[in-house]
Parts: sequence; structure tokens; C-alpha cells
Amino acid sequence: MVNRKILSLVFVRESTKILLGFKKRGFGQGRWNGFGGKVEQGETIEEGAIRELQEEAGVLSHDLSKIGLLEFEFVGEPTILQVHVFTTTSYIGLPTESDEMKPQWFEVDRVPFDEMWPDDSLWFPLMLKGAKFQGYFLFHGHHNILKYNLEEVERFKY
Ligand SMILES: COc1nc(N)nc2c1ncn2[C@H]1C[C@H](O)[C@@H](COP(=O)(O)OP(=O)(O)OP(=O)(O)O)O1
Repeated sequence: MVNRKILSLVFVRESTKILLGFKKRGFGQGRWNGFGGKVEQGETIEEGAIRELQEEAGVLSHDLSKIGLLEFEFVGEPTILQVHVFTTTSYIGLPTESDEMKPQWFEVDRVPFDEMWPDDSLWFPLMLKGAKFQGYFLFHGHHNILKYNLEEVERFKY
């Protein structure tokens, strides 16, 4: 049987820059990514996203926009990761290193895709142009995408 684990992923934007965090431990260690994680019992997905952004990057935003819904399956693993992607341009606090993430601003034309999850180079262009998107990726290990589909959407199908 397939289980789904619900996770958030938040990107803070400022004019031509995007805030990424270098993952210091756990899933995705050694890669740049947005900020996020598992949604805890009793919180909505957006509440989980707000909490994770504050815990991992030290910034608080109550103005998140949902822009993406991505599902990741890994060959041989029973759990599909369902990742809800948000952006914000409105926040308070200075990005601050946490136990889990080291934040750094990047120009949007200098995003370090070779040090990120391989799916990111496929959907970042949609995010950066302001589109909403939905997709599915089948991974073999953590480096190879065996197949995927990705589409711009007006609204999310689920
Ligand atoms: C497989 O492709 C992925 N690409 C991208 N860009 N991001 C991904 C991918 N798979 C998962 N993610 C995101 C979703 C979450 O934001 C994090 C993983 O969160 P984590 O497992 O670290 O969740 P926490 O609740 O922080 O975990 P612990 O408290 O157990 O450390 O990656």
C-alpha cells in the first residue's frame, strides 16, 4: 500500500533574489532548497509551512501563496512525498542559520541547480515566472529521475 507524507516547502523572494537554505542534516543533506518539512498533527499545511520557515530560517511570514504541488516517489519505497510549495515576499526577521539550514540569498539567474534536488531545475522556471504548477517525479535513489510529468495549472487538482 502507498502512503503519502505531507510536507511544505517555502521560498522567500525579494526583487531579483531568492532565499535558499543549505541543508545541514537529514533528508536532502548537502543540497540547497527552500525551507519546510513535515506537517504536524493538528496544523494546516500552511501553518506547518509558516512554522518550518521560522524554525529553519528565522523569518516569519503570514502571507504565503501556494504555487506548487509536487509528488515524489522513490523506487522501492512505500511512501510518496506530497510537497506543497509556497512563496512569499512579505516577512519579518533576518534570515538566520539554524541547526538544519544555512540561509543565503541567490540572484534568480544564479540558482545553484547542480547542488540541488534534480527536479528543481525543471519546475523552478515555472515558479520564477509566477506560474502555478503541479507534477509527479519518480526517482531511482536521490540522483536520478526515471520519469516525470509537470504542468502549469490554474488551480490544483487535489
Ligand atoms: C525529491 O525532490 C525534492 N525536491 C525538493 N526541491 N524538495 C524536496 C524534495 N523532496 C522533499 N523535499 C522537501 C520537502 C521538505 O521541505 C524537505 C524535507 O523535509 P524534512 O524531511 O527535513 O522535514 P522535517 O520536518 O524538517 O524533518 P525532521 O524534523 O525529521 O528533521 O525537503
